[in-house]
Formats: sequence, structure tokens, C-alpha cells
Amino acid sequence: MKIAYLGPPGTYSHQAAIQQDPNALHVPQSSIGACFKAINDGLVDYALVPFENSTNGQVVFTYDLFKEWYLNNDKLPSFNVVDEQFVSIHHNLITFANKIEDITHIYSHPQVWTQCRKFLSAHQLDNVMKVQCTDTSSTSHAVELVAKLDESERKHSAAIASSTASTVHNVPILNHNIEDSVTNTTRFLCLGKKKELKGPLLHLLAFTLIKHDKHGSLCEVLNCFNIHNLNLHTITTRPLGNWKYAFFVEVWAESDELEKCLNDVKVYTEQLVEIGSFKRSE
Ligand SMILES: O=C(O)C(=O)Cc1ccccc1
Repeated sequence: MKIAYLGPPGTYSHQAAIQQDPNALHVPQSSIGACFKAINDGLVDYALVPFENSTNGQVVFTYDLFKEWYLNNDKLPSFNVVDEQFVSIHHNLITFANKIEDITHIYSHPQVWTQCRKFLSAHQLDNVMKVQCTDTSSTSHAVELVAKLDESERKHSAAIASSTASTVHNVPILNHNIEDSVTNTTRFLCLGKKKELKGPLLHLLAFTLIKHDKHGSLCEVLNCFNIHNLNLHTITTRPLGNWKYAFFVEVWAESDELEKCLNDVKVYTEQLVEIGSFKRSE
């Protein structure tokens, strides 16, 4: 069993992959896009990708990858969403600096900055005149970069990442648990081969509207879920260019109820795809 995740080891995605199956071979990838490619090419059995965070919301990189693979593609991909994992996210300031005031450069994944606003502001690490913040491909990669700096740069640089990433790359933690909320959690989706599941499931769908600029078009679609007594869980839009939008919804339904509802939805949509179905993770 092989599971792809955004590497290197020590990322939050790695934790999600371990939660999915601790005994599998966990295969690090250089980007979330590479995780999608690995599962589509059949190189792995599953891929874990971040989808939503309790503090700063949707992971737009992942939504845009679903958009590319499911809507902007001539044929449908060979994977579906089959499961989810909730991971508690505790960030740490990881650095060889002796004190916070010495830090002039911070590295982390772009998702992280708005999960640590209070700490960064309290220590004036959000002052762009004093501190440069650099986006990295992952949090653990940020620690790896700090570990590779020369002696003088090390004393002025920090990464924000998990305590596991600190251990993996052997860079000490100066401040623990710097996230704004103690309940900071990221929901990861598990990509894999479609499974037949029974009972109430969450279904992730994407669609575009036939008459995108006609009043009530979106309402017509949403009303189908209402008429079929299906509970919408999330709704998200992403741009398609030309001021048109892709809509993503998650809806609670038994599979046969969903199929009846989607027959009605089809009337109002140009594209309608089922990205996956999965049980709520405990
Ligand atoms: O960079 C990581 O560790 C990831 O897995 C992406 C991410 C970043 C911040 C919160 C959750 C996931």
C-alpha cells in the first residue's frame, strides 16, 4: 500500500497520510499537484491533500487542482475522493536564533501565515520593513531550508512548521504552539479508486451553470437539493476566467438519492461532475 503526500517527511500532510494508514509506505511528493499526478498515474494507492482549515478556510490550491482535473480536462481523471482525515495543526517557530528579535527572515507554506496572525503581530514579525516572509512548497521544506543556511544566516532565520519537522531536520523550536486557535484543524481529502459505500455520505460535486449571467440560475440548482431534502454542507466558488465561475458543493445524501437529485440538477448545468463520496471521519 503506497500513499502520496506533500513532502518532505514532517509536513501536516504526512501526519494525514499516517492517520489514513500507519502501516502503508508513505511517498513524499514535491507539491500538491504532484500528489494528484501520482494517484492519476497509478503510482500510489492513495494521496492525501489539504482541503479546508478551521482558521483560514478553503485550501484554494487544492480546489484549483480539482478544477483542472475535473472541469478543464477532456477526459475525467482515474481517481475520486474516497475518504477524509482531520489533523490538529500546532505550529512552532523553529530556528537557531537565540531570541525572536534577531529574526529577519521567516519561511513557511502560504497556508500558515494567516493561522499565526496573533503571534506574528505580537512579536512584530508581520512588519514587512523588518522581516521578510518567504513562501515555501511545504512547512517541512521550510525547516529543511533553514537547516541548510550558513552559520550567520541561521541566526536570523526561522521556519514555521510542526514539531515533527523540527525533529526531522534537527532545528530547535524557540516557540511552541504559535497558532491563533488551539483548535486549529485541517481537513484532508484522500484520493483513491472509487469504492462502493453505503449509508449517508458526503458527496463532493463540481458544476458550471448553463446560464451563468441569468438571475436565479444558481438558485435553480440549489433548489434541486432542497426539493430532494438533501442537506448542503459547503459551497465554494473558484474563477474560470472571463468572470465565469466553477461551483463546488458538498452534500449529504445516500447514493441513490443523490443520483435522482443530479438528474434534475443536470438541466441547469453545463458541466456536472461527481468528484467523490466518503464517510464523515470520526
Ligand atoms: O506544508 C505542510 O505541512 C502541509 O501539509 C500543507 C499545510 C500547511 C498548513 C496547514 C495544513 C497543511
